[in-house]
Amino acid sequence: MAAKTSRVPGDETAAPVILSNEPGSFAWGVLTRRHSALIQQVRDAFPYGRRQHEALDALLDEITNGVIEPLAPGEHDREHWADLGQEYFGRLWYDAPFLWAESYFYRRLLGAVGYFGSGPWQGVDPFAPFKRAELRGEAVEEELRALDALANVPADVRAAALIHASLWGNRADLGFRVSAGEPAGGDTTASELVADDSALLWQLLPVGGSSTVAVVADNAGRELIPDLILIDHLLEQRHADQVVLHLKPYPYYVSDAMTADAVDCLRRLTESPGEAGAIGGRLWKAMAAGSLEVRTHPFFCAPLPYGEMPEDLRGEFGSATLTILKGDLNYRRLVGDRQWDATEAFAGLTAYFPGAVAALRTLKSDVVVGLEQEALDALERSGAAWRTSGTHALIQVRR
Ligand SMILES: O=P(O)(O)OC[C@@]1(O)O[C@H](CO)[C@@H](O)[C@@H]1O
Repeated sequence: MAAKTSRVPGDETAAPVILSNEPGSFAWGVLTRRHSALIQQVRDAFPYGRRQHEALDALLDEITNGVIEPLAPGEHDREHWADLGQEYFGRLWYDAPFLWAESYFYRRLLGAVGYFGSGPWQGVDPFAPFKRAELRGEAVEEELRALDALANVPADVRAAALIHASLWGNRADLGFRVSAGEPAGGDTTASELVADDSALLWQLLPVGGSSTVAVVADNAGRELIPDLILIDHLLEQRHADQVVLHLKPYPYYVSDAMTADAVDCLRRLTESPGEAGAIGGRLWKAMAAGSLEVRTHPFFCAPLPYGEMPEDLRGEFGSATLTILKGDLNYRRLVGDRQWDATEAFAGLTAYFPGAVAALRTLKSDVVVGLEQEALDALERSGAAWRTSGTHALIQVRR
């Protein structure tokens, strides 16, 4: 295992940044297949006008045959994106860092459908129909019903069940379902934890410890519902006095949660019978009382590692007892979207983070660190696509 030295992602000794230009690689598949499929899905989900169809055609053509174009003059964040990656304009999409290319793709998709414009499609979330369908689906219904069985179990058993629900909820990521042949979440059999620091997580949040917990959300719907249920448990069992839920300021990576999605999830809970309804009611009150707060920050949609977070967020996470980062993308940004050796120490790579941090993530991209050599060898021997198929997950904590 690599030495436990502190390494800020981005330093010159860091592993190479992941690009998407290796045919057959996971990143290449996202850019070649997932993004074009997504353009089609969004196009089919709305009665867009000619202008949007033409803009979507142009975007599809650009990502397939063209080079990366800057935002048009007059776009509110043209300068911002030029600062973030002027050097990639004019290059093939595949040759930009994977993290940057994906992020910029979502920004361009929103632009194409008029999300940021001043017209009638301003603020219309192109992913809302998919999120809505998921929230109303049978899977969520079943998961909410199953909560009744947890109502009277001992707190530690409930805690373990709820943290796993929040963790595996990350597998149900709508972006992940865009490409055919990828698991849809909840239906794989080889599910396994490749690292489990959950004992340390609970140690950091002793009952009655007046803790503040920051939860950086990932996907809406089937992921955010169990996240909210876990948050209720933290507050109800006094593992935390206050929880701040950080959400995306605009649509991102298909199903990422914004304030509107959190409201939809809370409403879904409050309208449910039994334990789910009780949890929803408590969370609704917690919002009014301030023990649960929601916040957004533009950094959550930036193509940057957390090592480059702005001062205000640094202060925010630094004052929390624990920051819980949900999901694959947050993990890539936490440790750096690089070709790390999987045995590189998690503690070393996250030493820059301003306070204790926990990653709860199913594995849906190549990046993984903090594994024991023996476990890694066994995974590699299995021949399965364990890094990218969402069949495996991890809970990693750095105090
Ligand atoms: O952050 P999330 O929702 O867990 O995952 C985001 C994700 O689906 O998007 C990328 C591909 O587009 C992958 O890195 C990752 O699997």
